[in-house]
Amino acid sequence: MEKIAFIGAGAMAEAIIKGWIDKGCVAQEQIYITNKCEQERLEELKEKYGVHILPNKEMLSEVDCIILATKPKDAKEAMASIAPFLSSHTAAFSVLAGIPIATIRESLGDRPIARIMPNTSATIGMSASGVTFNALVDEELRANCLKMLEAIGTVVEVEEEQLHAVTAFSGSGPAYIYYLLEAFEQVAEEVGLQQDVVRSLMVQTLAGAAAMVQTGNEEPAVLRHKVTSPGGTTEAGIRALEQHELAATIAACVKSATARSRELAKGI
Ligand SMILES: NC(=O)C1=CN([C@@H]2O[C@H](COP(=O)(O)OP(=O)(O)OC[C@H]3O[C@@H](n4cnc5c(N)ncnc54)[C@H](OP(=O)(O)O)[C@@H]3O)[C@@H](O)[C@H]2O)C=CC1
Ligand SMILES: O=C(O)[C@@H]1CCC=N1
Repeated sequence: MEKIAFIGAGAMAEAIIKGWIDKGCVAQEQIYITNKCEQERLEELKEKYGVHILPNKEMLSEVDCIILATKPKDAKEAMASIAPFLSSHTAAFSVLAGIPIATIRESLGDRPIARIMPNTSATIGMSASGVTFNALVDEELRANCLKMLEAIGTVVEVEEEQLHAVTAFSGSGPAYIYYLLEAFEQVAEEVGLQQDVVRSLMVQTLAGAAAMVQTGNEEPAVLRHKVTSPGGTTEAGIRALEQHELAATIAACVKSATARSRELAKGI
C-alpha cells in the first residue's frame, strides 16, 4: 500500500498515525491528511509527524486506501465530497462507530471496505481493535490490513454485527478505565493519601492485574479469590461493590454503549 489518506484528522486519526509511524509500519511520506476546515490542525499534524496535507481532492485518485475518520454524523457529507475522486480500486477503511458497510458502499460505490474499531491506545501500540471486511477485500488486502492493525496493538476479526459490542467494550473501553482511575483519585484524600500517590499505585495495580490475566494461567475469578482473605480488607471492599451493584452497572454501561452504536447507524 503506497498512499493512505485520512478523511478526518482528529483524535483517532492521530492515534493511528502516531502508532504506525513509531512502529515503522507505515512511513510518514505515505500518509495524507484532510479535514473539514481546521487548517491549523492539519499543520499541527504535519509538523508533529511529517505527514502530507492532502493538496486537493483530485489527488485522492492516486491513493490506495482512504481511512474514514470523521465523527459518524459528518460521515455522509464527507463521503459525498470525496466519492467522485476515488478510483475504483481504492480501498475504504472506516473507523466510524456504528456506520455499516452497506452505508459506506451506498456513498462510495462497490470497492473493498474494512470496518475497523480501534481505540486511542493505538498511540502507544496498545490498541485492542476489531475488524470486519466486505467480500471485495481479497486475501492480500486482508493480510495487509491485519498487519497494519497488529502494528497498533491486538486485533480480532468479527462479524459486522458484533462490531457494535466491540465498540462498546474496547472502542470506548479506555474511557471507562480512565473514569475508574479518576474515581480512585477522587477518594484518595478521604482515606489519607495524596492523589498522585494513588495514581501511581493504581496505574501499576491495573497494569499488574492485566498482565496476570494476560499470562492465561488463571481465571480472573481465581486470581480474585487469591487476593481475598476471609474476613479481610478485600472482602469488605468487594462487599461494598456488590452492595452498590457494580456488575449490574457495568452491564448497563456496555449495553447502553452497544445500543448507541446501533443508533449511530440510523442517525447518519
Ligand atoms: N476517539 C476515539 O476514542 C475513537 C473514535 N472512533 C471513531 O473515530 C471517528 C473519529 O473520532 P475522533 O477522532 O474522536 O473525532 P474528532 O472530532 O477528534 O475528529 C473528527 C475529524 O473529522 C473531520 N471532519 C468533519 N467533517 C468532515 C468532512 N466533511 N470532511 C473531512 N473531514 C471532516 C474534522 O475536521 P474539522 O476539525 O475541520 O471539522 C476532524 O478532523 C469517529 O467516527 C469515532 O466513532 C473509533 C474508535 C475510538
Ligand atoms: O464515543 C464514541 O462514539 C467513539 C467510538 C468509540 C470511542 N469513541
